[in-house]
Amino acid sequence: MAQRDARVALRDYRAWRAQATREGKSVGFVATMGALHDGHLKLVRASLEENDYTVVSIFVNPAQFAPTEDLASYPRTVESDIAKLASISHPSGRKVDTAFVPSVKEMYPNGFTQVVADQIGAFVEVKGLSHQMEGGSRPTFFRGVATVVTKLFHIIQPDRTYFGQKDIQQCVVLRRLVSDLVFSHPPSPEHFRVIPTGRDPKDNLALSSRNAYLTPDSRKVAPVLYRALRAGQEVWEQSHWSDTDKQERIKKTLDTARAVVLEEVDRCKQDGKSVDLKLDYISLNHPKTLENVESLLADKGASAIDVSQGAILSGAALISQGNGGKVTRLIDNLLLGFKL
Ligand SMILES: Nc1ncnc2c1ncn2[C@@H]1O[C@H](COP(=O)(O)OP(=O)(O)OP(=O)(O)O)[C@@H](O)[C@H]1O
Ligand SMILES: CC(C)(CO)[C@@H](O)C(=O)[O-]
Ligand code: BAL
Repeated sequence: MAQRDARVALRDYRAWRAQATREGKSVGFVATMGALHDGHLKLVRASLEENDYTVVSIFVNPAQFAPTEDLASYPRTVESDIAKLASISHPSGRKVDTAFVPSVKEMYPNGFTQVVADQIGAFVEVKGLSHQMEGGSRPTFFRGVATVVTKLFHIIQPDRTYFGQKDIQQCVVLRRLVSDLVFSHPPSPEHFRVIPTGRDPKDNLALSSRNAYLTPDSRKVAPVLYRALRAGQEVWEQSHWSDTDKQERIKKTLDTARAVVLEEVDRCKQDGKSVDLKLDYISLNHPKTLENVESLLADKGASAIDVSQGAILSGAALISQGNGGKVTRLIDNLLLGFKL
């Protein structure tokens, strides 16, 4: 990787970035929490394709973890991450130039607590897009993400930035962030790239750093979330639906997807392997406003719903094995009738 030490300090990074600007070179940026897998590497390759320079950050951001979540045990594999980054090259010969691996002190110079009520200082919130879907179960998550990504964008000053569709709500929140806040050097919304979800080719499980928590038995169960979303998608895409069937189309799509997971929940209970699967949610949301289509239907009726712009079908499930076994949060989504 690069001619310089992969892990640059903040001050050195700023000097390097100023030089890139003077040379008129573009900088692509991939933000990660490390434990890199092929999904991350898709983002890195997309950046290498489009930019003169590529920067990857590795930072397990405490602000996006609730005190009850897995901050302490989140996989940290910096040495092998850096080796993976060094092994990738674009046909043009471009390679990752910089791995930015800051400390918590560098990112939160005035200290930090995970308890939101006790926090003092500057935090960034993206209202209206952060409380549903993942935000329903992780109410302070997007505040933590928006805060750290604001800091990272200020530091890295990317021309383009690459995020994964797997975390689709994160993409919608951050696109809105760069559109609403007038940074001196933002990646503009047009330069905010969303890369399709990388999956395990054998069963379509979305790649995720937290898949490292899965046991062999729970790994076999995990692809159920994708299968459920696909079953819902098939219903949504049936050719017979007309505009007057909106209510039934929404209900049947959600019921079908939920039933696939719930059947697997029952199967797990019966098969004696002590894999515990729980459905957190399966949700249909507007692609831009993220309004919950089912709630809108209940509150305002079918006439309030416009499916012409498509919908996001997303879900989350929790899976563990054995008493006290580590819980893995699985998330996934499919785009119904629109492209990002
Ligand atoms: N399977 C994937 N395909 C494409 N991009 C992905 C995939 N998984 C993660 N990413 C993207 O990589 C970036 C960094 O994600 P992160 O480091 O949190 O990895 P992760 O695998 O999502 O981890 P976690 O298990 O914490 O959810 C994000 O933009 C995320 O959407
Ligand atoms: C964007 C991000 C790196 C912020 O910590 C994280 O939420 C992630 O990896 O998706
Ligand atoms: N990719 C999302 C990071 C998180 O779950 O904290």
